[in-house]
Amino acid sequence: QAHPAGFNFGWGGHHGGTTRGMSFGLSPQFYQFSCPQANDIVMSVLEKAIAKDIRTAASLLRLHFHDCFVQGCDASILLDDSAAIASEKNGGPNKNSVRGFEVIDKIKSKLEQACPQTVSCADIVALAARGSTVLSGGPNWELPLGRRDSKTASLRGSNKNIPPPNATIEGLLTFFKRQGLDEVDLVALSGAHTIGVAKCATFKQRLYNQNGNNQPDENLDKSFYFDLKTVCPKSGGDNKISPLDFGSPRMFDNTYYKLLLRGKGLLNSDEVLLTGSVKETHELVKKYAQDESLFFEQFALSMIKLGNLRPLTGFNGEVRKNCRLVN
Ligand code: HEM
Ligand SMILES: [Ca+2]
Ligand SMILES: [Ca+2]
Repeated sequence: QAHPAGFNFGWGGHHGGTTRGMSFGLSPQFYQFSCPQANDIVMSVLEKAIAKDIRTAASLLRLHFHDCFVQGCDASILLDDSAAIASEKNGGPNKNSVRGFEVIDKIKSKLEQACPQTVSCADIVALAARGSTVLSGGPNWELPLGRRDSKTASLRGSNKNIPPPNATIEGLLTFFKRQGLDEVDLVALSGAHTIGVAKCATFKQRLYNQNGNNQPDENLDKSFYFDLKTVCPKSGGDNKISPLDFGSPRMFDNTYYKLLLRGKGLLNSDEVLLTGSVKETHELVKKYAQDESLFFEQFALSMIKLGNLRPLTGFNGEVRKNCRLVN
């Protein structure tokens, strides 16, 4: 289908505007007429998938982040390897780590039955991230829609643009600012670590050799440190997992920030929000630890910003029939 599915675009093509000059924005009503049941279908698949495996909620939330930080929110992360595509799934931050592709496939196939070639894979990923947040007890928000799917992927981008778990606060801010996100977005979006897990390999350095001196990170709470060593030995065990928020690993709440204040954040990238050299992020951690509704409000705002990163709209990109393949 040649035309974008939405209705409320200043559809200004007849007034001599170029595609580039036209105002194809995202809009929460994008599928209002073309597929009004889109979100209901997403939610019903999510409910079943999350009931079967609670971690699915966390994995889908992370999938949206890893999509949007590489070429924007265009479902580039969903493309499999092929002659023309070097899949982002093989990027360092994604390989054996990013999950949830089968759930996206399931949603896509139901949507193709209900509204053929209408709902993009990029919008499905965004809807799944919001739905996962809501079903975990987190905030809801009006989600702008109308993203289209890329015909390309960037393996290089997936290796270059996604911050590593041992990043310093300056490093994290550099990665976020490159995407147009700021300190407030960094601290609020890191709150996604209120659900889900991380592998031993991603926090091992903190336990055994934080500064190249064979010593643990001195900011780690001692009893938490001893607990982590039992899951994550100095040698081996790289794939063993530990919750990012052991206080309430399945619940989207502000416990993540409360644990940070007690030296019980799992990743270095979590810890440095409170103890790094940027004062502003310390204050934000304290605020969100104290006031869950303030965290929820800011998380929703920052998720909208994340979801608006360089979308393909209008006649750019396509609506894939199969999220793993270009049409
Ligand atoms: C600030 C920089 C960030 C870093 C360095 C980071 C790093 C990581 C790492 C290393 C893991 C564990 C992966 C594994 O062991 O396989 C993880 C998991 C996770 N991340 Fe982040 N992350 C960041 C920001 C975010 C953002 C912005 C979101 C979403 C808005 C997010 C959502 C998640 C979730 C939900 C999980 C758990 C996934 C699961 O259980 O499958 N992270 N993150
Ligand atoms: Ca992308
Ligand atoms: Ca939690």
